[in-house]
Amino acid sequence: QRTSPYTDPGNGAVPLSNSTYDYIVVGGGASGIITAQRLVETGKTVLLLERGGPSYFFTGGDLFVPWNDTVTAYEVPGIIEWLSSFPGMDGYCNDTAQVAGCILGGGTTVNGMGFIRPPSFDFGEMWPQGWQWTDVEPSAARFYERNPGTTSPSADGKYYDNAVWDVMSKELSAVGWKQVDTNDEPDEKFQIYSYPATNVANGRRSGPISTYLPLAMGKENFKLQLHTKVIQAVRQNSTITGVEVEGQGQRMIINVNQGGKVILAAGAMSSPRILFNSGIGPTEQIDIVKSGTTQVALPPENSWINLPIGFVRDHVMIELTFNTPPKKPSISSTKDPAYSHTSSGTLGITPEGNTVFTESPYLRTDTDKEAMALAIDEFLAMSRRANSTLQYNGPANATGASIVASSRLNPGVHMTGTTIMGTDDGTKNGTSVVDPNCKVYGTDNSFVVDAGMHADLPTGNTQAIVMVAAEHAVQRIIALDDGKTKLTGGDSTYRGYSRRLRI
Ligand SMILES: Cc1cc2nc3c(=O)[nH]c(=O)nc-3n(C[C@H](O)[C@H](O)[C@H](O)COP(=O)(O)OP(=O)(O)OC[C@H]3O[C@@H](n4cnc5c(N)ncnc54)[C@H](O)[C@@H]3O)c2cc1C
Repeated sequence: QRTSPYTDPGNGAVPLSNSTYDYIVVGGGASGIITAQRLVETGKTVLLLERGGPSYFFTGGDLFVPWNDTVTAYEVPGIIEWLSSFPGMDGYCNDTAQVAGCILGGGTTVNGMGFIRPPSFDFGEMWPQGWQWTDVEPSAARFYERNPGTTSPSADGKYYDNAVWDVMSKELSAVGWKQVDTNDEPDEKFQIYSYPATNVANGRRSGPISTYLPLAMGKENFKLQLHTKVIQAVRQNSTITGVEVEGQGQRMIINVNQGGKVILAAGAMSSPRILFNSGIGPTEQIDIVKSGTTQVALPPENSWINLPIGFVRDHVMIELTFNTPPKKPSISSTKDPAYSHTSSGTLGITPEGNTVFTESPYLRTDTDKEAMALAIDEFLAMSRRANSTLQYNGPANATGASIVASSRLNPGVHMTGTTIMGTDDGTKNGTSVVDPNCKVYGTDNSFVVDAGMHADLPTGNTQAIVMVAAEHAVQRIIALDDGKTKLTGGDSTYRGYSRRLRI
């Protein structure tokens, strides 16, 4: 046993693991699995720590469907509508500001499987140099080669339960919208419709568990440790020496080798907690940890790193229901027309260690409200045409603006930006938490590779862009170590205007 540099006050010494690693990746979700697998390819030793348990059958998951004991509920695409209430379900986090997956695969194990390839312009001016589409495109190609997604998910190529498509494709086409395949033409975004692209392969939920993890499993330089929650990065000033973990009620410290790196991939709702617990973030949040009940032993106050962690964006959805008389059932169409480009909120931590929205990110600005209202107006106009088969299930005189004003705002569950990337160093009064190599400002060797580091909210759902970005990020991190590829980023030409102005 050895004591941590700042031993838990109440608990005495925290035992030290005998094993050390070149890379410790925290979180076996969308980004973490891809990051870990690519690092394994370098031959260095990699530990992937996941707080949740196994999920898909081949990983040891046993949440079986009633009719088959080699298939889990997570893997059956048709179960998605009631997955959250599936008996025995424990795949969701219980301590995050917004719903997230806390199980091997993270969000990709519990999400709606919508797979929207990012258009080239999603890597636009908000992203720094090194992250423009021309830079990212090869990484995207590598990812799609393994994990393409599909607009034709059934094994026999047929479409089933197609009522919504049958009605809506006619309606949309009648008002001039164009049918495309969003998987083939991701840049087509204006007045288009597509068979829904999903992350399904061979009739089952796909994702990095099946497209990346098997390539690392069994390799001598790779270890996956489940049921292990990382509490904090242990550090001496700016150098991270390892991580403190909790598993089966016990805490332990696992160190990185000399020159090793800790990569946080715990998701936009959880990586901030690990950083707050490591004495990194706004002082106000670290103070909450200090006086809280989680028994986290913070580093000495004079080595706290003040960073603007907690900016957060998400899409917002307003549900519009249309009937299709004389036939029922009605069509319930959830609309996410607003890019939510200008709305943002803030994320913090409670004394009990839960992440919370200290300011809601949803539809905060007049610009976003107007964008949402305009999009709803377009749908209302479509349904009010003489030949339309749609009937809006609400007041006859409803307008986009009146619906926006009176509707419940549903989260997109596409949270990004809590550890946002940029060139304006947050320790020097800038707004960014990680640099273009995903390194946390003020530290030598801690990184964030997950939805939190995204410099912008994408135009579509997040999982595809999150995995494309993870592919890109890990190459940049590898380049820092092998010295072969010179991938620099972040020069002064980046037009990184202050995000603070947009809150
Ligand atoms: C219910 C739901 C529905 C969604 N639907 C869609 C959809 O249809 N289409 C789409 O594109 N996107 C969807 N998303 C969003 C998408 O899944 C996420 O954007 C994506 O998974 C984020 O990836 P990530 O790598 O940032 O984090 P995650 O995938 O969340 O992975 C984080 C991982 O870290 C682990 N972890 C957290 N804290 C710790 C810790 N302290 N120690 C160790 N491990 C830790 C978690 O258990 C998890 O496995 C949905 C998300 C949810 C939750």
